[in-house]
Amino acid sequence: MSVSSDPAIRITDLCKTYAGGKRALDGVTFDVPRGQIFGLLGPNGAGKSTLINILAGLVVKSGGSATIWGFDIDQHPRNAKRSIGIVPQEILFDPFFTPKEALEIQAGLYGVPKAERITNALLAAVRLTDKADAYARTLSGGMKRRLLVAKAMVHSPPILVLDEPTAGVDIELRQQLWDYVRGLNKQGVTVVLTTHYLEEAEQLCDRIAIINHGKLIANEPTRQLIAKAQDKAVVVEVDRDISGPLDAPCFERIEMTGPRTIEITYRKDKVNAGDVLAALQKEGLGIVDVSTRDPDLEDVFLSLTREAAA
Ligand SMILES: Nc1ncnc2c1ncn2[C@@H]1O[C@H](COP(=O)(O)OP(=O)(O)OP(=O)(O)O)[C@@H](O)[C@H]1O
Repeated sequence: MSVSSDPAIRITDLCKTYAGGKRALDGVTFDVPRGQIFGLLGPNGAGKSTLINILAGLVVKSGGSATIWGFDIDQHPRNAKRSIGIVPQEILFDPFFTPKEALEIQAGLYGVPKAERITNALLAAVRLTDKADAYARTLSGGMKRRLLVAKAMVHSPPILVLDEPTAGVDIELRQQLWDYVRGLNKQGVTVVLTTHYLEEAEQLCDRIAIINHGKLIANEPTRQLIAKAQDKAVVVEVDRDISGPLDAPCFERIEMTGPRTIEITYRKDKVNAGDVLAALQKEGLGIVDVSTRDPDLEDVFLSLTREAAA
């Protein structure tokens, strides 16, 4: 049985090898604490969708275990499934159903009694009330996404999982979607999302796990993860056009952002901005302007995935 001290999701030594030998998950272990917005990040092909599809019961794992709201997905698949709502990456719809019908059918599939259905409230929450009776094929891409979120919530699950929910969605809609998701989270719904938008994860997530090549390489509160980043960048404007390549041992990465501007990344645990500027002056360049940039999640992500690949 589910007890309140159980994590929302517990994943233990989860493995998946697809037919053909591709090892998509290689012993992944982590908990999603209750009540959080949890980000699952990773480069393309890292194994995120595989993991979510195992939780959804769409992919059969090769090893390990997973519990959802305290229910083991093998031993209590029905209870596990009822505890989670999943918004898939792909938009899949029967074009001849209206949003209202789609939600009613979905509620029926979950065995939600008619009197307990929340179809109208869901339509209002995702701002589709005026489209309640329109055919799904007449909805815009953004409206379809919102309908998918509503479909995932018909059985009022305590956990909502969104797999790349904002890929190809414009900024305004993303903002609306996140407002809704934040609102659900305030009401106590645990949210798990996968995203490529690191900035989004940074703003939304309490905690972030990163997987790369099927392995977990980070799992920490967002702030702690960002604080760990050792890369820092300095943007320098110099007094002449830079013709040849520049290099110095204290440069971690260097990128020309204009004919006279350079962004140099350095390891703040090894050198400081003064060392970087001195190296430029040694090359005969005069410094006109300097600004520094603190590490963000993208830096953490890059350095962790680089380390994991090394
Ligand atoms: N049905 C399948 N058969 C064989 N290999 C698969 C199958 N599904 C996924 N893979 C492979 O498993 C690996 C992990 O894929 P997965 O879709 O889980 O990654 P992802 O992190 O979700 O990537 P993306 O962000 O691109 O969706 C990839 O190398 C992928 O090609």
